[in-house]
Amino acid sequence: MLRAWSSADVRAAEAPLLAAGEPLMDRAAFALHVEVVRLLRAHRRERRVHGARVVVLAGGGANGGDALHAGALLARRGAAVTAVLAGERAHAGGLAAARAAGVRVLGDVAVGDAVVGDAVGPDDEGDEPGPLVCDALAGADLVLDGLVGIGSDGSGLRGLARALVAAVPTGTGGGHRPVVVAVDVPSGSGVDDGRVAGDVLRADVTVTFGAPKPGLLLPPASGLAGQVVPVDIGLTLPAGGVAVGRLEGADVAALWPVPGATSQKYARGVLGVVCGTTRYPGAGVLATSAAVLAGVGMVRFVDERDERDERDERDERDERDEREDPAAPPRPAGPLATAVLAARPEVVVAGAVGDGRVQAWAAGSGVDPADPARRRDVAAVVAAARDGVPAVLDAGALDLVTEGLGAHVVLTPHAGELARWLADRGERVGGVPVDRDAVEAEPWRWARRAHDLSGATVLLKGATTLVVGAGGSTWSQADGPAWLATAGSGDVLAGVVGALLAGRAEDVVADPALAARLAAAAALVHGRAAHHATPGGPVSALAVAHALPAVVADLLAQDGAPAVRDCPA
Ligand SMILES: NC(=O)C1=CN([C@@H]2O[C@H](COP(=O)(O)OP(=O)(O)OC[C@H]3O[C@@H](n4cnc5c(N)ncnc54)[C@H](O)[C@@H]3O)[C@@H](O)[C@H]2O)[C@@H](O)CC1
Ligand SMILES: Nc1ncnc2c1ncn2[C@@H]1O[C@H](COP(=O)(O)OP(=O)(O)O)[C@@H](O)[C@H]1O
Ligand SMILES: [K+]
Repeated sequence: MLRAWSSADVRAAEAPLLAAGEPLMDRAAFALHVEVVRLLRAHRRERRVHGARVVVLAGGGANGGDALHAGALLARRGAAVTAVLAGERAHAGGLAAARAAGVRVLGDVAVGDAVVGDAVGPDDEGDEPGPLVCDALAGADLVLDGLVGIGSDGSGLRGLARALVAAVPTGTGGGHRPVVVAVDVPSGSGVDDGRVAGDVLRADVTVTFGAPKPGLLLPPASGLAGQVVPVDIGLTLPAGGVAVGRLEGADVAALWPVPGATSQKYARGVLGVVCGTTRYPGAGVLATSAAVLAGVGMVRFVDERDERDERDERDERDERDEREDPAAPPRPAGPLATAVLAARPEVVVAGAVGDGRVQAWAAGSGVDPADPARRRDVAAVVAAARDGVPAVLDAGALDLVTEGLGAHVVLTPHAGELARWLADRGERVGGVPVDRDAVEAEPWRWARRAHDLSGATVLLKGATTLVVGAGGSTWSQADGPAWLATAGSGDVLAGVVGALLAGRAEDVVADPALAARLAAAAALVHGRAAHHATPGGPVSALAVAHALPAVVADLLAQDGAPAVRDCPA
């Protein structure tokens, strides 16, 4: 599991060690230079550090200090290192080490009484990098972004730092682009909230010290961090202080409900499904297929009834009442259930919500809010969820969700659906109703707001899927390829979440915070199933569902889990 702690927690953990004189910056810089060495060897044709051209962008704080010390170590290994000082001051120790190691220093920074280096910008040009800086960047094999770390307030880079970021070649049009390594965090990104205000240098790798910071896991900033390499510098972080987590394979294996020798299908969990309509049966097929293939004990699929069906049922019930005959004849499957059965013959069809017991519900995928009969079924599921039955509510169920649900209920909106839901409840930003752009700019903020308003666990879908559950516990999963953005893949995710809620229903009722971990686990498996179905290429939603058994089997095998174990529920 990857865990991110807030910058305040990291600073608090650093403080006693710094006071005791522990060489934290030396540890950070050494690990940073080791990662740079690895990258230079991997990316340079010459496969070595000697002769590599490295540019260190150094701000005036300790983040710049880390970068300068790492630059010094690289220079001592034969790299041609240029440091560009972007702050009004420079980290004295880092600068001294860099100069002693032969790093070329460019900057107008006063250190003590002295002005060091060359002018960054041409005279009177303010914050423009000068030709020496631009030449160094144009020829760089690798750029170290040490402009600002956890000292940033996330409101965007200022001054020369901003201009330097804009001057790094981006490789557009097939041109040269250096490898970019962010020091601790991509400079200027929202360290604690994942916001991105203004230009931030996109990193290939972020080497982060003590612990990952939340912004490395939270979109949109997480999309600029590249691969996150945490470095242990000896901090002891507070056990309960995790701000954001990311599940890995072993965590998911430990959460997955696995049948034991004495398990039977009912005890393993029955999932009731109210997804799809006669007009749009696909969502019914996909959600049901996913639940079955994710390993649920049984699916009870609620068929769609129109008003004529309901009239016939009423008449038939009245006739039975007159005859005092309690046994209802089995009703033939309608067109929707027929389509679902054709894909998944193992499904049991129910005539209505409440016909037969279930441990959890999945409802709303592929249900049109304008369809009155199907909406009644969805409303019945929402009522059951309100009464304490674990449920995943998707798409056409979301607008029936009001406040006062518990975290045992998982909502699965995408950004547009979440924006609509929030706007309908009067949520505004900058004086206007929350829209999709606002949610995409601050997804964590709005997912938390939806959790606060509804009480439910909120799984916000996207390239990175965020899950906010009981107590605001947050999970960030980025496991799927962009190919997963395909019609129907959300229906598959709803089926997987439903399967997990059904399989661990008793545990979820006892501890609703578990629902967020299960939802995050579902997102991981869903993403991996897309990779597995077509490595590197297009994937259909049904193919994602069909890949689920193999992905789950792989996870359980890697966990070293026994082939059979008792179901935790
Ligand atoms: N204290 C230590 O010994 C350690 C610190 N560490 C490093 O220290 C960093 C934190 O250092 P600091 O607290 O000095 O803060 P930073 O270095 O992150 O930021 C402060 C500097 O950035 C400038 N700055 C702030 N906002 C800016 C903006 N919007 N645009 C342009 N410049 C801006 C400030 O003027 C100041 O010069 C961590 O991120 C980490 O890299 C690590 O080396 C671990 C040990
Ligand atoms: N760029 C992306 N990269 C990876 N996964 C994505 C990306 N965009 C969307 N997804 C995932 O694809 C799924 C799309 O779901 P959704 O928007 O509900 O589609 P539909 O309604 O067609 O089923 C979600 O699981 C989401 O997290
Ligand atoms: K940085």
